Amino acid sequence: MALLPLPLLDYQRYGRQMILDGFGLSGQVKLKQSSVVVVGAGGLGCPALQYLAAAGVGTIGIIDDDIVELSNLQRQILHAESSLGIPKAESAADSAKRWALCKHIHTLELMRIRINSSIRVDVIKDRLTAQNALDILCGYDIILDCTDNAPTRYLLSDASVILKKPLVSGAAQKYEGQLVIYSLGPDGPCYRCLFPKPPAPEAAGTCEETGILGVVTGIIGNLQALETIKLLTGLHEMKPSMLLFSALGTPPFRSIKLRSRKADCVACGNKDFNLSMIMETDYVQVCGGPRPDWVQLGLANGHAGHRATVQDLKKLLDEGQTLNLIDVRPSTEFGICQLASARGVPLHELVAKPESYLPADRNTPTYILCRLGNDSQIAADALRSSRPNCEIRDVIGGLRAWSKEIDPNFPIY
Ligand SMILES: Nc1ncnc2c1ncn2[C@@H]1O[C@H](COP(=O)(O)OP(=O)(O)OP(=O)(O)O)[C@@H](O)[C@H]1O
Ligand SMILES: [Zn+2]
Repeated sequence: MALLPLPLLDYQRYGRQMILDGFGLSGQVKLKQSSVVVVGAGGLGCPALQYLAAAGVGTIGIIDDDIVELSNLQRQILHAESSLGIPKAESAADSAKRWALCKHIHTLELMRIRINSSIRVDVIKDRLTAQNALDILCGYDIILDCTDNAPTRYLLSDASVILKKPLVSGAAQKYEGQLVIYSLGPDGPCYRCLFPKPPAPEAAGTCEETGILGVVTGIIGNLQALETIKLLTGLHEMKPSMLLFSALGTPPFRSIKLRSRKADCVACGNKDFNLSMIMETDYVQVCGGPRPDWVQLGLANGHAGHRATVQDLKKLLDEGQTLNLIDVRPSTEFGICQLASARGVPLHELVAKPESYLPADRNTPTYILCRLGNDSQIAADALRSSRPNCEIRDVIGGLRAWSKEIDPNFPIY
């Protein structure tokens, strides 16, 4: 028998996909010879990595500079309780090479089995920046954007234009997700063609702020793996489109055809767009600077004297002082946990009619709480404009600080 193009056991391992029309032995060989890089080993990266590894993509790079936290485990399924505190790139790589929890048939003992020890996984525990992006990404055939912030999205798009590599980009928030392949073929648009202007920093919420259903990232991350496998094996139609997913929509999926790249796009429409330009661009500045630090903002606006610490609030509550204590979190969050004496008034309701939430007695102080101490400053500002010269204070650090510094039994979420 002539030399086989794949190791003997790979025929058994990948047989179920190799018998598919259009995939075949050549598809498997292509996967084995391919390399992809997954930027972000979080909610999207984990499911994408798991299927890429299982399908036999020969080389997988994993880039992430963060560590695993308890709040990640709800959706970042390659990380385990045992990986809390360790770098995500390391934890994901470990799982990609040995990720299945299997029942041992004789002893019913749970054991971890290394199911794809044959692939190569590069662990990159650095943050991807304009300085290192091209060097790191150039060694891979396809880039997966599994990150969660606008600066990195622009950076990855620019890098994919320069390197002429497809960028399989996923995004997910709340109950919704989006999937696009940028720089697809010679005419496919880049991220800047679709979104020439970055969002205002305050408009771009993180999962921590807006919430995310874990399975939504699972759906989009799996689709990223699927599109990547189609590209690598030649199964892709190569027509650019945007897939929109809404878990609560009927139907849940919609696909929009995308135009070719824009002739006047600053990145893909400019043949001089090159390495030196990307190095000069500060992506954080392009996206409007770092997200505002509301604590500093409050001080800058001269409200330093109008703020309270959680210790101040605790003292007043212990003394039994009459207090107008308002919690401005959304009602769903207020329903999760709340201080006994606080009344819940969502921020948008308070800002719409601040005068309705001020106490009848002008001498009763008003204290405003929220989750992290940001929204409470907006609320306090609105109340102060409605009734100046009254005691109106926002609580610095919000309920997160209350839990940390006053009552460890108050839930953090
Ligand atoms: N420029 C970057 N370089 C490397 N990793 C990045 C970069 N930008 C984002 N990431 C990573 O992408 C991942 C995004 O995943 P996801 O949004 O699910 O995670 P998260 O940041 O842990 O979420 P949360 O907002 O709940 O804390 C994160 O692990 C983050 O560290
Ligand atoms: Zn473009």
